[in-house]
Amino acid sequence: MNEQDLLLSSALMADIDRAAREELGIPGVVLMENAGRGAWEVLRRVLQEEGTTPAERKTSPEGPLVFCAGPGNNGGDALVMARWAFLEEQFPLAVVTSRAGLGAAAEAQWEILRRLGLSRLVWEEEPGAVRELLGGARMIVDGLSGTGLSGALRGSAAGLVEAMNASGAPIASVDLPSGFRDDPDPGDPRVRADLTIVTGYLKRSLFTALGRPGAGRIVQVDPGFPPSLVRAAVGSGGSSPSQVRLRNPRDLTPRPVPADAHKGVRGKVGVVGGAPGTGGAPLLAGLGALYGGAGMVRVCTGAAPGEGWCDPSLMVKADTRENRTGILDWASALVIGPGWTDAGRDDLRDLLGEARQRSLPVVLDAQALRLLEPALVVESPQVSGAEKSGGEASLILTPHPGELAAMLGCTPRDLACNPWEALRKTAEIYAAVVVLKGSVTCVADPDGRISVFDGGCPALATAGTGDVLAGLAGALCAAGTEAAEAARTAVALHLRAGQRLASRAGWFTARDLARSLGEISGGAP
Ligand SMILES: NC(=O)C1=CN([C@@H]2O[C@H](COP(=O)(O)OP(=O)(O)OC[C@H]3O[C@@H](n4cnc5c(N)ncnc54)[C@H](O)[C@@H]3O)[C@@H](O)[C@H]2O)[C@@H](O)CC1
Ligand SMILES: [K+]
Repeated sequence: MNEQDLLLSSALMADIDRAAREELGIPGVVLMENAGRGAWEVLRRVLQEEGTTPAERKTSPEGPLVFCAGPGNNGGDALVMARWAFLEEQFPLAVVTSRAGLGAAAEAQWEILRRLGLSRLVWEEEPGAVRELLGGARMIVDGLSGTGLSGALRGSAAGLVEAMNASGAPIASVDLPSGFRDDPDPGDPRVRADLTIVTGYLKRSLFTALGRPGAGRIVQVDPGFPPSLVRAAVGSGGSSPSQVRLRNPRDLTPRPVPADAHKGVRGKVGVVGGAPGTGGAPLLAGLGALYGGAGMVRVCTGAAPGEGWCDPSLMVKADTRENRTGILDWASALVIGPGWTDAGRDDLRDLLGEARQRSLPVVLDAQALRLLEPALVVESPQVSGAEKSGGEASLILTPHPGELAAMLGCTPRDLACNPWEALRKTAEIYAAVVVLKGSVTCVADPDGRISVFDGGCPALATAGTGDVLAGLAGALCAAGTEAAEAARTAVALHLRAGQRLASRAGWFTARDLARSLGEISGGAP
């Protein structure tokens, strides 16, 4: 499937589904058959070839596959899966529906199963029997709702979701874990899946901080949507502005460094940050820059001499006016903010203004983000110049959800539910590349495109790893990589370094991470 890395809203996916049927004349039953059969093949592989269930849930190897079908086409997909499972004659299976009955398309699928000799349980009529069935399932297939859900799941479907989650059996959701929607509320009833078999394009709600933990492993199948439809829909904006794409961290690598490079060619990174008690942060940013490939790193720190000292390769100076000017004149990229707890808005205004007068790419992190306001960027001469010439932004912001929420006057919870518009807006307001850090990390360009990096690595959730990321982004900018590409590459390398180190060493510290980064960035085998 082409364009399979695009992340769409459910609303846009539903538009494409409609256009495939109504404009191109592809019968819905054909799409449903393709989707259901493809999804069954994925599930069979999971059940048999890999010999594992998707998660460490209690599974009953001899138990049935229990297909829970809602009234819409999502239920229809699940019933097509049930038919293909039935035809293989080696899986005991059961079907659960609700009293409200099935819509026409799902009903047609159920009718085939009925004639094949299957019976079904109705949730509202026999809740005890359904709970027992779910508890003894080898796998539950969740087809209660997909892109057609409007509002939070209501009524008896919410109760069935609760029973599925409580069963302890592994759950494979069709298209979306039921209950997922574009604008969710954290309290919504929703299935917690171990495997999500997406029919067609990936949905954005799977890759939010709220959604991702409940989606499990994500696999895509292609029901046969022509890619021209999705291109037209995304190109026209449709009901979901801005392009959001899933990126594979392995596709992003730093620029090769020529064999005869000297340390000046590899880039000079200046870091300004630190205060008494938070002296480690700017040094970790410095290490991130060094292990990310920078030739030289200078740190201007407000911390006490020697505080947080971690590597003699770093050139560390006190944060005085003279040293700030020195670093501005020397560096090829600047990182401002790690541990900068004593700084005020004037400090940031002056530094940012001077850096941008010198056309230095700037990474703002941590305390610098707390001090940032749009006027500081808009006043800055380089931004207006870049805007006039249509040039690239050379400002990178690296907030975590708390920092971005404070910048926007919303809550981290809002961002966890639906970060897309907030990210796009922030990138536009600040004419900056915005990196929203988390178990899923998103990088927004000022032009509205968003790159998403999946692959949560809990070991990365430790003090100082964000400082290392900021330093790394600075190093890539200092080596001449354009800001958006530098930010995306930094996120990719950082994630890969964390995953590699976690697989070898388990938990680690930010300093260990910087070293692992050196292996990944420097191309060690
Ligand atoms: N053309 C097709 O037949 C295709 C359908 N597909 C599947 O179809 C799904 C979309 O199907 P639909 O648009 O029929 O809708 P869904 O099956 O996603 O779910 C909506 C159904 O749930 C009910 N519902 C809506 N809001 C509710 C609420 N708040 N509480 C309780 N019940 C609610 C409605 O009765 C509706 O029928 C996709 O997610 C995908 O699984 C895809 O597989 C591709 C092809
Ligand atoms: K579902």
